[in-house]
Amino acid sequence: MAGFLTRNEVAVLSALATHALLNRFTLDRYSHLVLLAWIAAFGSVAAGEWRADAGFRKALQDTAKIACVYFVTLLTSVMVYRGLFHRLRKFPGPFLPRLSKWFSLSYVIPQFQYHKQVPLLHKQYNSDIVRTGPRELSIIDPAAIPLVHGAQAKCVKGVWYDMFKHMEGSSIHTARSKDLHREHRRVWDRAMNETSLRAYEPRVNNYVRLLISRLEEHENDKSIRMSDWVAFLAFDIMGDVGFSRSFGMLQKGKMDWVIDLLHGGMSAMSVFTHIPYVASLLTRLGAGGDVLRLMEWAHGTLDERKIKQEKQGEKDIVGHLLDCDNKEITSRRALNAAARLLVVAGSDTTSATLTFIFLELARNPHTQRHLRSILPSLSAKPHLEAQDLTHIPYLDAIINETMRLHPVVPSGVQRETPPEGLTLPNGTYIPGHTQIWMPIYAIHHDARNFSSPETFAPERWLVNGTTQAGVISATSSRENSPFDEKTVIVPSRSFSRSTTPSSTASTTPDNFLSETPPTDPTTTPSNPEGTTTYTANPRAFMPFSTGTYKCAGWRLAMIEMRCVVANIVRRWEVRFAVGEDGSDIDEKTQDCFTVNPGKLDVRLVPWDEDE
Ligand code: HEM
Repeated sequence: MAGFLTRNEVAVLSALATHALLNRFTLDRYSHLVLLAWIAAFGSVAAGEWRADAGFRKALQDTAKIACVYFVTLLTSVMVYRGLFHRLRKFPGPFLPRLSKWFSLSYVIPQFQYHKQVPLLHKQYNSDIVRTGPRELSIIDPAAIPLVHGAQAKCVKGVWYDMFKHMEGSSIHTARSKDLHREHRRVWDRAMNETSLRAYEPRVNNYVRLLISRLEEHENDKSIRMSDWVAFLAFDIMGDVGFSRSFGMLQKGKMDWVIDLLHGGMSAMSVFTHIPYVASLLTRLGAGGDVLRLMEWAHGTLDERKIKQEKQGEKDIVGHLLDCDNKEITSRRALNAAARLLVVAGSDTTSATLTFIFLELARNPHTQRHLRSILPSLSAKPHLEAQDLTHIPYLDAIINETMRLHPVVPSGVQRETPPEGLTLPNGTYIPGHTQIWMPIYAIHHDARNFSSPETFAPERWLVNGTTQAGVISATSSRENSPFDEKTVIVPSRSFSRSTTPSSTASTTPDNFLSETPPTDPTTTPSNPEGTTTYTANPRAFMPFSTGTYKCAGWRLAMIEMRCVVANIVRRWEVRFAVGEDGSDIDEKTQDCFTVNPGKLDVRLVPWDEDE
């Protein structure tokens, strides 16, 4: 009996020691080692029992009892600590997720729309900071953005980025060390600077031309799956600009198998985002065959690319990476990760945003008509090229407003506070090693940042009351927006409309944290004529993220999107196909880190010459 108790005591003490260890070190990347340690420990206990006369069955029973004591103690200790004594205990939030991120899955499954749940949590707890996991906070106060994301911020990328590191090494996207990221970024900045972009532009122009001619062939179709066509375009461009290899999808009118493979695993990301150590463990145990097939594909593509002679003066993105002399960046694994990043980060994001743009245009015919009226006529220039479209504020306003309503990384990106913690401008102290998400969708849909946040109102991005005077643009080279603190946005009167919103796209309530109208100096109240003006706080706008880790490809994305939207809207009015009203996208867009927007079917109706 005394021996049995002793074993129990040892089990209890070991459990407490394990908890202390798990608390002290971030072991997400090493979940397989924790599992192995358990197997080895309990295997040894069973072997010891067996050798000490018990017989096989008894040895198993005794080991199971000890394991029970160990795991019950460990779980109890973890739960009590997380629930009552954790360094984040003072922050409000739902009870169960503070015990384990597994409980967050109830907000994810079955709809995979976590981004729409987060604003509701902030509203429910009436707080800009909500604890959404044991060591995780969601923060929607834009004043915190510079401290969490800004160029001088001390936060680093969070544990989320380690999920697949054992398989692929570090790309610019998954490099958590600031030094390594800086090295990656130097190369990417070269690959995406003005000179490089000018070299890519003819390729973009050619693919947009091809898209238009393929759509002309379908002009009389009653239904065109626009979400597919813009995906074909985005992937073809990225194949060419990335590694001088088109996927040929616009020609074939069909998704390449690689893209199908890529999309196949997307829903899983909605889940693993919350429990990254499980993804790490499962892929080490041999799951994730799709990732391995993708890696094989990337190896093949890169080998082809290396053999191919670069055409003079026409460098692609991988060419820039190959030219770099840092072995960590040019290693086979790192290049492989970069090749897959190019396809995911460069294509899926752009194609999803284009899908959302055409959704909003179909909902807002007056926006299309106005855009068409300010673009050069078809007879003046049959095809508008990238350089024709750099100064059309209303076009950028449409793109911005779409990215505001439908950010393609809707739950934001994870950052970890420095060991000494972080004090927010409002004085709130966030302890060290806290995982922070600043949810982009929630911030973009907060009435304190954007008046009538559910309304599609491109005019909120226009300054000085005219569409031509300039636009608040995501394309600024400034860290977060082109505006300084004192900029006052004066939306155009000519675009003011009746107070009934024309598009209410989401289930998120307007003004979800506060019923009081915004008082920020960047906002303007309703005007006396009974029409509403729409306002924006540009500091809260971050569809491309911001700061050190801001999207490296945002300029390229803007070039692509401007070209596609302008050339389509000049030719056709985009209308919903019969049976389509956009609700499929509202209801089924999945938050899989990047979004999976589902399908959009439209009709392309040539404009009446007189219109
Ligand atoms: C509408 C289109 C796009 C949107 C909304 C978008 C958005 C984003 C966001 C939010 C991030 C931050 C991710 C994170 O920190 O985890 C990011 C990073 C990145 N994006 Fe984009 N992106 C777009 C297009 C592109 C394109 C065309 C490329 C070209 C290859 C690209 C390449 C990258 C890269 C390399 C990073 C990692 C940057 C770093 O960590 O320093 N993106 N993007």
